[in-house]
Amino acid sequence: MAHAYGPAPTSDKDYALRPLDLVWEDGGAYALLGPSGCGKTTLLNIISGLLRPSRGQVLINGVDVTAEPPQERNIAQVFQFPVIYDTMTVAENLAFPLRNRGLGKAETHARVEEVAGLLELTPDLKRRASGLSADMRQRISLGRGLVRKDVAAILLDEPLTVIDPHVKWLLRRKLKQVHESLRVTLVYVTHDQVEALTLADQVVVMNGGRVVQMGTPQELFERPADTFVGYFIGSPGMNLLPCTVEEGGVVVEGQRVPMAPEACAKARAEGGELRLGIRPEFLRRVPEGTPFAVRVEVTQVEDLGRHRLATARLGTQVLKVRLAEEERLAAGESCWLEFPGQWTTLYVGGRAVS
Ligand SMILES: Nc1ncnc2c1ncn2[C@@H]1O[C@H](COP(=O)(O)OP(=O)(O)OP(=O)(O)O)[C@@H](O)[C@H]1O
Repeated sequence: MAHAYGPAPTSDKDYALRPLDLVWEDGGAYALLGPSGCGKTTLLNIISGLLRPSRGQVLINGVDVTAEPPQERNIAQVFQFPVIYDTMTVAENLAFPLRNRGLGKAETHARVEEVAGLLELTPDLKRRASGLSADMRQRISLGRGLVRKDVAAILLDEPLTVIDPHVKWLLRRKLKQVHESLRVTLVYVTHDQVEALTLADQVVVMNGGRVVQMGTPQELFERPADTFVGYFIGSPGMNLLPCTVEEGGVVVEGQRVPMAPEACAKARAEGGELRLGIRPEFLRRVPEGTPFAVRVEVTQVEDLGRHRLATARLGTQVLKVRLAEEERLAAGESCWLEFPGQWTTLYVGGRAVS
């Protein structure tokens, strides 16, 4: 499937969404994560049916729904700005999708009570919706998606943007609990990595209309398949050092770092810009003289509460290194670092080869 907004796309850049082929498992919690303009909303709107892809198909439970409008797709949507009926009570708002489908009174009542309980809306069920806080309105909006037993997925487009920062994390936790207890499929659009990594079991990282990697938060952290994932995820992101490949390893600023021979061979065969990637968390400080250790000059040490972050210079390049709280190291000193093979990745043209 792919999508171009213009009528006659000729090159890659004409596509808001480059060709992709993804499988979304029933009951999963997915986040679409990426910077502004990368195509997240376009992809979400294609899943919901608000937008028809210019190429390819959308299947839900094996049925081709490409031509079906949103109301025929058994999906619920939660937008950045909650759509709530102010003249109705909270309970009436929650019951609305069920009334629409002609569900009986007793069953409607039971579902509304259940969902209100999950979202901590029970004490407010009889209140009119006008004048409620943004986070309550968003909980109602989410509740309207959850009351229906037949929804195949709930699609959420940056639902926490208008929520106060101090209640954001509460709502995020609530959403996670709801997902764990109901196991309804969630597809959640965000540009915030913390939101994506805490909510989703699978994160779809997008950049420039492309899905660069889909994986668990752990996979994205430990095995970024692309340099974009390396620096976009993590705080700070991965160190990505220009390097060359020589017999038996990689060379950064004249210093040799061991690398699997297959990765080196692949890098040579593919050709392209080479980078050595390692996260600040995985660089290990070792005693002078340790084989393959690299000497760096520390230029800054920041105290970040539970740990410290050193900025160090390796020749002309700059590295970030996470230090344990008790590790003594100050600006102006030098130290020796090891690149553990397990956490060191070679990238060619932005893609991992090791
Ligand atoms: N209706 C449209 N017509 C033409 N181009 C569009 C339209 N909607 C989006 N685009 C373009 O498609 C690309 C992807 O946009 P999209 O809204 O999907 O990105 P996004 O990742 O959701 O960004 P944001 O977080 O800013 O909403 C952008 O380059 C955007 O300018």
